[in-house]
Amino acid sequence: MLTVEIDAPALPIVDASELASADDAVRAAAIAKLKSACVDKGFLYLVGHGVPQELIDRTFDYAKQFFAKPMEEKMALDVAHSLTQNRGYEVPGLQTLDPGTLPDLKESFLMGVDYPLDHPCVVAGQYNRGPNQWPEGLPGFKETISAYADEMERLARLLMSGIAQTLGLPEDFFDDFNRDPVSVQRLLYYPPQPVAAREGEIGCGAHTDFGGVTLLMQDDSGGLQVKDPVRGWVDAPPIPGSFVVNLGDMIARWTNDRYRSNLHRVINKSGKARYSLPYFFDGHPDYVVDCLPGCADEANPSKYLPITVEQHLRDCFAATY
Ligand SMILES: O=C(O)CCC(=O)C(=O)O
Ligand SMILES: [Fe+2]
Repeated sequence: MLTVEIDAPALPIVDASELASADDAVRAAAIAKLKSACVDKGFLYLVGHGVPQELIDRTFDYAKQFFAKPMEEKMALDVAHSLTQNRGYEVPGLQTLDPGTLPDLKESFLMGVDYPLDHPCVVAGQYNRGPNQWPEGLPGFKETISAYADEMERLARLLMSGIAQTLGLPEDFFDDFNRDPVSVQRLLYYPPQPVAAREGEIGCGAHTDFGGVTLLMQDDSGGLQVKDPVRGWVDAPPIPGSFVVNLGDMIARWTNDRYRSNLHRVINKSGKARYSLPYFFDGHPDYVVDCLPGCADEANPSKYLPITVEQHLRDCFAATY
Protein backbone atom coordinates (compact mmCIF):
# COMPACT_ATOMS: atom_id res chain seq x y z
CA MET A 1 0.00 0.00 0.00
CA LEU A 2 1.27 3.43 -0.87
CA THR A 3 1.44 5.74 2.09
CA VAL A 4 1.74 9.43 1.56
CA GLU A 5 3.50 11.36 4.28
CA ILE A 6 1.99 14.73 4.91
CA ASP A 7 4.25 17.09 6.78
CA ALA A 8 2.05 18.52 9.49
CA PRO A 9 3.04 22.05 10.46
CA ALA A 10 5.10 22.19 13.65
CA LEU A 11 2.54 24.47 15.30
CA PRO A 12 -1.23 24.88 14.99
CA ILE A 13 -2.49 27.50 12.53
CA VAL A 14 -4.99 30.06 13.82
CA ASP A 15 -6.85 32.48 11.55
CA ALA A 16 -7.09 36.02 12.96
CA SER A 17 -10.12 36.85 10.79
CA GLU A 18 -11.94 33.89 12.36
CA LEU A 19 -11.04 35.10 15.87
CA ALA A 20 -12.73 38.38 14.96
CA SER A 21 -15.65 36.81 13.09
CA ALA A 22 -19.19 38.02 13.74
CA ASP A 23 -20.35 34.42 13.16
CA ASP A 24 -20.45 32.85 16.64
CA ALA A 25 -19.74 29.32 15.40
CA VAL A 26 -16.71 30.41 13.37
CA ARG A 27 -15.36 32.44 16.28
CA ALA A 28 -15.95 29.63 18.79
CA ALA A 29 -14.02 27.17 16.62
CA ALA A 30 -11.09 29.59 16.30
CA ILE A 31 -11.13 30.24 20.07
CA ALA A 32 -11.03 26.48 20.71
CA LYS A 33 -7.99 26.15 18.41
CA LEU A 34 -6.30 29.09 20.16
CA LYS A 35 -6.97 27.48 23.54
CA SER A 36 -5.39 24.19 22.59
CA ALA A 37 -2.30 26.04 21.27
CA CYS A 38 -2.07 27.97 24.58
CA VAL A 39 -2.20 24.77 26.62
CA ASP A 40 0.09 22.72 24.38
CA LYS A 41 3.23 24.66 23.34
CA GLY A 42 2.08 28.24 23.82
CA PHE A 43 3.04 28.79 20.16
CA LEU A 44 1.03 29.03 16.93
CA TYR A 45 1.11 30.36 13.39
CA LEU A 46 -1.26 33.29 12.77
CA VAL A 47 -2.77 33.71 9.30
CA GLY A 48 -5.69 35.81 8.02
CA HIS A 49 -4.19 38.77 9.86
CA GLY A 50 -4.73 41.48 7.26
CA VAL A 51 -1.24 42.99 7.49
CA PRO A 52 -0.31 43.96 3.92
CA GLN A 53 2.59 41.88 2.56
CA GLU A 54 3.95 45.07 1.04
CA LEU A 55 4.32 46.61 4.53
CA ILE A 56 6.05 43.46 5.84
CA ASP A 57 8.45 43.46 2.86
CA ARG A 58 9.19 47.16 3.28
CA THR A 59 9.90 46.67 7.00
CA PHE A 60 12.37 43.86 6.25
CA ASP A 61 13.95 46.02 3.58
CA TYR A 62 14.52 48.89 6.03
CA ALA A 63 15.89 46.44 8.61
CA LYS A 64 18.49 45.28 6.05
CA GLN A 65 19.40 48.84 5.18
CA PHE A 66 19.75 49.76 8.83
CA PHE A 67 21.99 46.85 9.82
CA ALA A 68 24.16 47.43 6.71
CA LYS A 69 25.10 50.90 8.03
CA PRO A 70 28.60 51.48 9.37
CA MET A 71 29.05 50.61 13.05
CA GLU A 72 29.70 54.28 14.05
CA GLU A 73 26.32 55.30 12.65
CA LYS A 74 24.54 52.51 14.45
CA MET A 75 26.43 53.20 17.68
CA ALA A 76 25.21 56.80 17.56
CA LEU A 77 21.81 55.28 18.40
CA ASP A 78 23.13 53.07 21.23
CA VAL A 79 20.27 52.10 23.57
CA ALA A 80 22.42 53.37 26.44
CA HIS A 81 21.76 56.91 25.11
CA SER A 82 18.00 56.53 25.31
CA LEU A 83 16.02 57.68 28.30
CA THR A 84 14.32 54.29 28.63
CA GLN A 85 17.58 52.43 27.93
CA ASN A 86 15.73 50.35 25.35
CA ARG A 87 15.14 52.43 22.23
CA GLY A 88 17.73 52.33 19.49
CA TYR A 89 20.60 50.03 18.63
CA GLU A 90 21.94 47.02 20.54
CA VAL A 91 25.35 45.66 19.61
CA PRO A 92 25.81 41.90 19.23
CA GLY A 93 26.50 40.24 22.57
CA LEU A 94 24.64 42.81 24.67
CA GLN A 95 21.97 40.35 25.79
CA THR A 96 22.37 36.79 27.08
CA LEU A 97 18.88 35.33 26.85
CA ASP A 98 20.07 32.02 28.28
CA PRO A 99 21.96 33.21 31.36
CA GLY A 100 25.04 31.12 32.09
CA THR A 101 25.76 30.53 28.37
CA LEU A 102 27.62 32.80 25.92
CA PRO A 103 26.05 36.13 24.85
CA ASP A 104 23.66 36.12 21.86
CA LEU A 105 25.08 36.74 18.38
CA LYS A 106 22.04 38.81 17.33
CA GLU A 107 22.15 42.56 16.72
CA SER A 108 19.01 44.63 17.14
CA PHE A 109 17.10 47.87 16.73
CA LEU A 110 14.26 48.62 19.15
CA MET A 111 11.43 51.12 19.04
CA GLY A 112 8.26 51.65 21.03
CA VAL A 113 5.40 54.10 21.26
CA ASP A 114 7.00 57.52 20.96
CA TYR A 115 6.58 59.74 24.02
CA PRO A 116 8.30 63.15 23.67
CA LEU A 117 10.36 64.37 26.63
CA ASP A 118 7.66 66.86 27.67
CA HIS A 119 4.88 64.25 27.69
CA PRO A 120 3.26 64.03 31.16
CA CYS A 121 4.07 60.27 31.37
CA VAL A 122 7.75 60.98 30.72
CA VAL A 123 7.84 63.96 33.08
CA ALA A 124 6.26 61.74 35.76
CA GLY A 125 9.02 59.15 35.17
CA GLN A 126 6.60 56.39 34.15
CA TYR A 127 8.33 53.13 33.31
CA ASN A 128 9.51 52.73 29.73
CA ARG A 129 8.06 55.96 28.36
CA GLY A 130 10.32 58.07 26.22
CA PRO A 131 11.30 59.13 22.72
CA ASN A 132 12.62 56.79 20.07
CA GLN A 133 16.02 57.15 18.42
CA TRP A 134 15.78 57.08 14.62
CA PRO A 135 18.60 56.63 12.12
CA GLU A 136 19.66 59.47 9.81
CA GLY A 137 19.69 59.09 6.06
CA LEU A 138 16.92 56.48 5.80
CA PRO A 139 13.85 58.43 4.64
CA GLY A 140 10.64 56.50 5.34
CA PHE A 141 12.26 54.27 8.00
CA LYS A 142 10.43 55.84 10.95
CA GLU A 143 7.06 55.91 9.15
CA THR A 144 7.36 52.32 7.96
CA ILE A 145 8.46 50.77 11.27
CA SER A 146 5.82 52.80 13.12
CA ALA A 147 3.05 51.69 10.71
CA TYR A 148 4.22 48.09 11.09
CA ALA A 149 4.22 48.34 14.92
CA ASP A 150 0.68 49.80 14.81
CA GLU A 151 -0.48 46.73 12.90
CA MET A 152 1.19 44.52 15.52
CA GLU A 153 -0.59 46.38 18.31
CA ARG A 154 -3.93 45.80 16.57
CA LEU A 155 -3.23 42.06 16.35
CA ALA A 156 -1.93 41.85 19.92
CA ARG A 157 -5.20 43.36 21.19
CA LEU A 158 -7.17 40.85 19.12
CA LEU A 159 -5.09 37.99 20.56
CA MET A 160 -5.55 39.21 24.15
CA SER A 161 -9.29 39.32 23.55
CA GLY A 162 -9.12 35.81 22.09
CA ILE A 163 -7.12 34.58 25.09
CA ALA A 164 -9.71 36.06 27.48
CA GLN A 165 -12.41 34.12 25.62
CA THR A 166 -10.43 30.87 25.80
CA LEU A 167 -10.66 31.26 29.60
CA GLY A 168 -14.40 31.90 29.56
CA LEU A 169 -13.79 35.56 30.42
CA PRO A 170 -15.42 38.57 28.70
CA GLU A 171 -13.65 39.60 25.49
CA ASP A 172 -12.74 42.99 27.01
CA PHE A 173 -11.29 41.40 30.17
CA PHE A 174 -7.75 42.56 29.39
CA ASP A 175 -8.68 46.13 28.40
CA ASP A 176 -7.04 47.58 31.54
CA PHE A 177 -3.85 45.69 30.75
CA ASN A 178 -4.00 46.76 27.08
CA ARG A 179 -4.32 50.49 27.86
CA ASP A 180 -1.26 52.56 26.81
CA PRO A 181 0.74 49.34 26.60
CA VAL A 182 4.47 49.02 26.95
CA SER A 183 5.39 47.44 23.64
CA VAL A 184 8.60 46.94 21.76
CA GLN A 185 9.07 46.41 18.05
CA ARG A 186 12.45 44.84 17.44
CA LEU A 187 14.32 44.44 14.18
CA LEU A 188 16.82 41.60 14.46
CA TYR A 189 19.85 40.67 12.41
CA TYR A 190 21.57 37.31 12.88
CA PRO A 191 24.91 36.64 11.23
CA PRO A 192 25.35 33.11 9.87
CA GLN A 193 26.14 30.68 12.71
CA PRO A 194 29.96 30.81 12.99
CA VAL A 195 31.70 27.63 11.79
CA ALA A 196 33.94 27.80 14.84
CA ALA A 197 31.14 28.67 17.28
CA ARG A 198 31.92 27.85 20.86
CA GLU A 199 29.66 25.55 22.88
CA GLY A 200 26.44 27.44 23.60
CA GLU A 201 27.21 30.32 21.21
CA ILE A 202 24.07 30.81 19.12
CA GLY A 203 21.98 33.59 17.57
CA CYS A 204 19.51 33.84 20.38
CA GLY A 205 19.81 31.70 23.50
CA ALA A 206 16.98 29.56 24.88
CA HIS A 207 14.50 31.78 26.66
CA THR A 208 10.83 32.47 27.29
CA ASP A 209 9.41 35.88 26.40
CA PHE A 210 8.66 38.15 29.31
CA GLY A 211 5.37 39.81 28.52
CA GLY A 212 1.87 39.13 27.24
CA VAL A 213 2.01 38.05 23.60
CA THR A 214 4.78 38.16 21.00
CA LEU A 215 4.19 38.35 17.24
CA LEU A 216 7.17 37.32 15.15
CA MET A 217 7.72 37.63 11.41
CA GLN A 218 10.76 35.67 10.22
CA ASP A 219 12.46 35.79 6.84
CA ASP A 220 12.97 32.57 4.86
CA SER A 221 16.16 31.46 6.70
CA GLY A 222 14.57 29.21 9.33
CA GLY A 223 16.43 28.63 12.57
CA LEU A 224 13.67 29.22 15.13
CA GLN A 225 13.20 26.25 17.46
CA VAL A 226 10.54 25.66 20.09
CA LYS A 227 10.77 23.27 23.02
CA ASP A 228 8.37 20.36 22.78
CA PRO A 229 7.83 18.76 26.19
CA VAL A 230 8.23 15.27 24.69
CA ARG A 231 10.35 15.60 21.54
CA GLY A 232 12.75 18.29 22.70
CA TRP A 233 13.71 21.10 20.28
CA VAL A 234 11.49 21.21 17.18
CA ASP A 235 11.90 23.56 14.22
CA ALA A 236 9.25 26.25 13.70
CA PRO A 237 10.05 27.02 10.05
CA PRO A 238 8.64 30.15 8.42
CA ILE A 239 5.30 29.72 6.66
CA PRO A 240 5.22 32.57 4.13
CA GLY A 241 2.88 35.38 5.12
CA SER A 242 2.20 34.01 8.63
CA PHE A 243 3.32 35.23 12.02
CA VAL A 244 4.60 33.01 14.77
CA VAL A 245 2.74 33.99 17.94
CA ASN A 246 3.81 32.94 21.41
CA LEU A 247 2.64 33.56 24.94
CA GLY A 248 4.95 35.28 27.38
CA ASP A 249 5.60 34.76 31.09
CA MET A 250 2.77 37.05 32.19
CA ILE A 251 0.21 34.71 30.63
CA ALA A 252 1.77 31.77 32.48
CA ARG A 253 1.52 33.75 35.74
CA TRP A 254 -2.05 34.83 35.04
CA THR A 255 -3.15 31.27 34.32
CA ASN A 256 -1.10 29.59 37.06
CA ASP A 257 0.81 27.77 34.30
CA ARG A 258 -2.29 26.35 32.61
CA TYR A 259 -1.04 28.16 29.54
CA ARG A 260 2.55 27.76 28.50
CA SER A 261 5.21 30.43 28.09
CA ASN A 262 7.57 28.21 26.19
CA LEU A 263 11.31 28.06 25.64
CA HIS A 264 12.56 28.94 22.17
CA ARG A 265 15.88 29.80 20.56
CA VAL A 266 17.43 30.66 17.20
CA ILE A 267 20.36 28.93 15.50
CA ASN A 268 20.94 30.48 12.08
CA LYS A 269 22.32 27.55 10.10
CA SER A 270 21.19 28.99 6.73
CA GLY A 271 24.71 30.14 5.85
CA LYS A 272 23.38 33.66 5.20
CA ALA A 273 22.18 36.62 7.24
CA ARG A 274 18.83 36.12 8.96
CA TYR A 275 16.39 38.94 9.70
CA SER A 276 13.32 38.77 11.94
CA LEU A 277 10.77 41.19 13.36
CA PRO A 278 9.52 40.32 16.85
CA TYR A 279 6.90 42.55 18.50
CA PHE A 280 6.39 42.30 22.26
CA PHE A 281 3.10 43.40 23.83
CA ASP A 282 3.59 43.87 27.56
CA GLY A 283 0.66 45.95 28.82
CA HIS A 284 0.36 48.94 31.14
CA PRO A 285 3.25 49.29 33.63
CA ASP A 286 0.93 49.71 36.66
CA TYR A 287 -1.32 46.76 35.84
CA VAL A 288 -1.12 43.99 38.45
CA VAL A 289 -0.81 40.49 37.00
CA ASP A 290 -2.54 38.07 39.36
CA CYS A 291 -4.00 34.58 39.10
CA LEU A 292 -7.14 34.69 36.94
CA PRO A 293 -10.58 33.51 38.05
CA GLY A 294 -10.81 29.76 37.58
CA CYS A 295 -7.06 29.15 37.32
CA ALA A 296 -6.46 28.10 40.92
CA ASP A 297 -8.29 25.84 43.34
CA GLU A 298 -7.47 23.83 46.45
CA ALA A 299 -5.69 21.14 44.48
CA ASN A 300 -3.73 23.71 42.41
CA PRO A 301 -3.15 26.74 44.58
CA SER A 302 -1.78 29.89 42.99
CA LYS A 303 2.00 29.54 42.51
CA TYR A 304 2.80 33.19 41.90
CA LEU A 305 2.43 36.35 43.90
CA PRO A 306 0.69 39.31 42.23
CA ILE A 307 3.20 41.55 40.46
CA THR A 308 3.01 44.77 38.47
CA VAL A 309 3.97 44.69 34.80
CA GLU A 310 6.76 47.15 35.60
CA GLN A 311 8.30 45.03 38.37
CA HIS A 312 8.00 41.85 36.36
CA LEU A 313 9.73 43.42 33.34
CA ARG A 314 12.44 44.98 35.49
CA ASP A 315 13.21 41.56 37.00
CA CYS A 316 13.36 39.90 33.55
CA PHE A 317 15.62 42.55 32.04
CA ALA A 318 17.96 42.46 35.02
CA ALA A 319 18.43 38.73 34.50
CA THR A 320 19.34 38.93 30.80
CA TYR A 321 21.42 42.12 30.39
O1 LIG B 1 14.38 35.94 15.81
C1 LIG B 1 13.56 35.09 16.16
O2 LIG B 1 13.07 34.29 15.35
C2 LIG B 1 13.13 34.97 17.59
C3 LIG B 1 13.55 36.13 18.45
C4 LIG B 1 13.12 35.99 19.86
O3 LIG B 1 12.74 34.95 20.32
C5 LIG B 1 13.12 37.18 20.75
O4 LIG B 1 13.65 38.22 20.35
O5 LIG B 1 12.57 37.08 21.87
FE1 LIG C 1 11.70 35.28 22.18
